Amino acid sequence: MSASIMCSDVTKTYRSAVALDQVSLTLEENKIYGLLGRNGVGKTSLLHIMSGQMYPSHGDVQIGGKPPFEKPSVLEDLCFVKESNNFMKNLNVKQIFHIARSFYKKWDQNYALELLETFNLTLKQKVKTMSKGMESSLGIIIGLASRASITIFDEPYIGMDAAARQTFYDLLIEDYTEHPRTLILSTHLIDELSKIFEEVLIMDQGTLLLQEKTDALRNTSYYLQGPKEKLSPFLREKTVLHRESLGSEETVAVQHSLSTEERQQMKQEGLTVSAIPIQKLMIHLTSQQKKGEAL
Ligand SMILES: Nc1ncnc2c1ncn2[C@@H]1O[C@H](COP(=O)(O)OP(=O)(O)OP(=O)(O)O)[C@@H](O)[C@H]1O
Repeated sequence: MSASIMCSDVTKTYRSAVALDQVSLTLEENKIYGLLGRNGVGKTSLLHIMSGQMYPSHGDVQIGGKPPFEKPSVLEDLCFVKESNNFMKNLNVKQIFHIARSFYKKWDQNYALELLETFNLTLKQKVKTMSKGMESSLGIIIGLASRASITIFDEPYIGMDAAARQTFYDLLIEDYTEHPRTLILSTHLIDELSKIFEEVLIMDQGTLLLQEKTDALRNTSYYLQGPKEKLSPFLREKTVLHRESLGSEETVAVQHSLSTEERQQMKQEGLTVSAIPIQKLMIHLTSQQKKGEAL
């Protein structure tokens, strides 16, 4: 199966509520995508639809050029780790591994056992005796050891402490390097994960606001800081996402590439230029956007 995903004009309505409004996108295989957006903007709905687990109300979805719905050949090579309730509470880890082994065609049992040790879990442990963080770790183990060509993590780390989350990120990169696959992570912990994403998708109110390579995003969005009157000429023809004043000083978030000359001119004027962290950029982008200097 080619692990590319295509959504064309995907709309999802729940009764009268529009959760997704004509979303079109293409995800190439063997890349790491970050799906970002505020609460309730449609991320989980989109992930369910693009993985063939839920039909859209309108629009078309294809995995590897074919509709994914109710196709065992797609499902056995696709792993979806949800925020919670991934497992029946009465099962123990051994039973869950057994099911995973029979379900996922690329399941790696030795790797799963290795990960179990890393996350301090045992085969005998029942899901109902696990803390939230332990259950999340188990979800992550299944996601990684499935080695599925498309692996989706939808906020998979609830209850995990910072150290355990870091272990997850390190393992993800390490295993992806050895076994490339299409990874999609929906997350609110953007700054923790932004280094990992090759491409970022930002959603707002049921629509896809932006899909961009993370490096390109970093090269086209900046904070400019300095005295208001000195900043002002540099803001013409640039998209201003946000501005904050402190006395005569101003910090302005702009979305625009900067030429070397422009950077030098800014430096001469005593202005500072710094990168906008992706999390901040998402917040600015999903707030009201304004264009040009007249703000
Ligand atoms: N089963 C459902 N029935 C009715 N409305 C739903 C259902 N599932 C989702 N919605 C609504 O659809 C919209 C999108 O929800 P969705 O869960 O896809 O967003 P999300 O971006 O994943 O949110 P979060 O970040 O909070 O998890 C929300 O307004 C939500 O209330």
